[in-house]
Amino acid sequence: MSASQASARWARPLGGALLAAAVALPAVVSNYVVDVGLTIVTYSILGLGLNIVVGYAGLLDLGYAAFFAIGAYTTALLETLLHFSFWETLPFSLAFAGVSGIVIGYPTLRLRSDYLAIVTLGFGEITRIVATNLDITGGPNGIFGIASPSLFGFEISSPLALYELGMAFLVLVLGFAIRLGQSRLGRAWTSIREDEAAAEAVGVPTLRVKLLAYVMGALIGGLGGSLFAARFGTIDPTGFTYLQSVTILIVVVLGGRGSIPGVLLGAIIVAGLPEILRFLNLWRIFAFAIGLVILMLLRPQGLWPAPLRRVAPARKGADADRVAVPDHAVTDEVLLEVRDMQRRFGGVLAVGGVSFMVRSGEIVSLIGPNGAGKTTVFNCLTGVIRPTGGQIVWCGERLAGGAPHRIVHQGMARTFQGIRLFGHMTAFENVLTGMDHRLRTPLAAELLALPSSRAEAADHSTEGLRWLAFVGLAGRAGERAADLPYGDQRRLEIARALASSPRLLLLDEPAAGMNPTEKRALMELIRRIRDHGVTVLLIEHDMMLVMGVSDRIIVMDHGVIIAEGQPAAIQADPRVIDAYLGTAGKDEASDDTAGEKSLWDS
Ligand SMILES: Nc1ncnc2c1ncn2[C@@H]1O[C@H](COP(=O)(O)OP(=O)(O)OP(=O)(O)O)[C@@H](O)[C@H]1O
Repeated sequence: MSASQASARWARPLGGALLAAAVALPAVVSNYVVDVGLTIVTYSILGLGLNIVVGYAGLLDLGYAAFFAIGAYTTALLETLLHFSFWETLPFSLAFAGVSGIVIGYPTLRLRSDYLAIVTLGFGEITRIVATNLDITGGPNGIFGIASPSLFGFEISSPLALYELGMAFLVLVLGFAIRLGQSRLGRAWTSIREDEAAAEAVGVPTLRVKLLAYVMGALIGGLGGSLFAARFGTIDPTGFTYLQSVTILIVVVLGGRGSIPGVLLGAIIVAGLPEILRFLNLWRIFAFAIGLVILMLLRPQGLWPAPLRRVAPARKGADADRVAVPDHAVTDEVLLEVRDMQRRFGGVLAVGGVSFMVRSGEIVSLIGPNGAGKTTVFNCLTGVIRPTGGQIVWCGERLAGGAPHRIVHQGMARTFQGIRLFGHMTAFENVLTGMDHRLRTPLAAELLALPSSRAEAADHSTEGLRWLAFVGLAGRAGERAADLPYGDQRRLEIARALASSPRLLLLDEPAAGMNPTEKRALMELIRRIRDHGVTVLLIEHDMMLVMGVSDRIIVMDHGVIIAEGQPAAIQADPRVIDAYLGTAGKDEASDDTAGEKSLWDS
């Protein structure tokens, strides 16, 4: 059993026991310890919020304290100026923090890691500077006289009462964060963290999903801010500096990104260790910093790393036969029509006016020497890049382009030339990620574990296992994708693409790196995929496979189509032999027949 599996097994009982002990803590300790406990609780809440952004979705946010500030100032202003009660301010804190998350996140989440880190750092600093300079926020002096919350006439102002309020908030946030992590959204976040382009290619709307991570994190940050304002009764901008954002980030990274028990442990250390080190007086913070460095050197993955996402078993008693893998009726319609497609990269004309059709139920191969432009055609078809000219007609309608996930939702899925699996997710979860956009129950129903959502999830699981069985991987559902042998990884990538229920599957060099036995199995799989109603467009260099499975072959060279026809005709076409063997200019009589033979046998 791996360390991460062991940690997953122990997380629940240990977490429950620790939580119960934490709730009971004030009964046995002094007010001072309770006060430190409340600081730990606040950092736990903030750490859980930032963990959604940094841990789950893998986005580096250096300005998280801004949401903490927005929550705190909203509560403080509404209480002191408009005499709202603490509870009445909470929806506003959440709303303002959430809206700020959308406003900042929407333009910035298109940026990649280091740029995003700089922009979020700027946002954090701007928020603090605005709070320092506005009159309404009290400038550098901040806001005083924030009333304590009260509940059923009882004032929550003693350390004990505030601590229990904080614990109640923490339990809520914990439940929310755990459910989010286990949901389809959690799976989508993990897929983005692993490989954003691959996530798009299996139907994950990456921008929206990243924005949701940012907004969920912002909501929790806002809640933490309100609690902070209620606790101290006074706030000022020094509580929301860049250092605060970094401290919350340390909670997450030290504990283990994406790990809920890790975040709680991180909060205990970050907020508790400086108190334990008080006897060192002036050297306390120095010793704390050294301690952090040592801990990170010893456990770079965090003190309690996130466990591997586990396979959810199908619902007990679910009728596996009732849930079939979806198939499509084969008609004689033209599924895909490419008209004069062009794509230029600077001075390179990678695709220079390509036109072809693919009919429903066909297996069509796109072949050609290296650099002919085949993958560029795939990338244009699947929305990874935009063609610089021409039209793509899909199921009779012009494909207007758009993000790759939209094209997947319209029924065109792909695999990649270099395998792009979500390596740290199980084989089963890789397949589920390809299916998630087909779920009909709303996310809220899944978070609340409503029966409708649970029934759909059970069918979803069964279908996922069936897709794995379809490619011969049913027995490896629970294995980490990165640990699978090479041939199995290729087949898993095909299963993940099939799981999105495409009408057309684009396979980019699926036989690359396979041994002859695996290639024969792949040929059989491609035929079964077609028999299942899925049309196949294949890029492949292995001519034995191409000639064995294709109904039709399109040959490209230097960005244009040089031949098109059935395998036998292509094998005899001198233009194709010339493109591959470079026999142009030679006397026909001296054609290298041995070279031709090895070309088609390879
Ligand atoms: N992003 C890019 N930027 C610049 N040039 C590119 C880019 N992508 C492809 N090209 C160029 O376009 C041409 C076609 O490349 P493409 O990858 O489509 O060929 P291919 O037929 O798929 O080759 P292979 O069989 O080796 O994969 C090549 O000259 C390549 O260098």
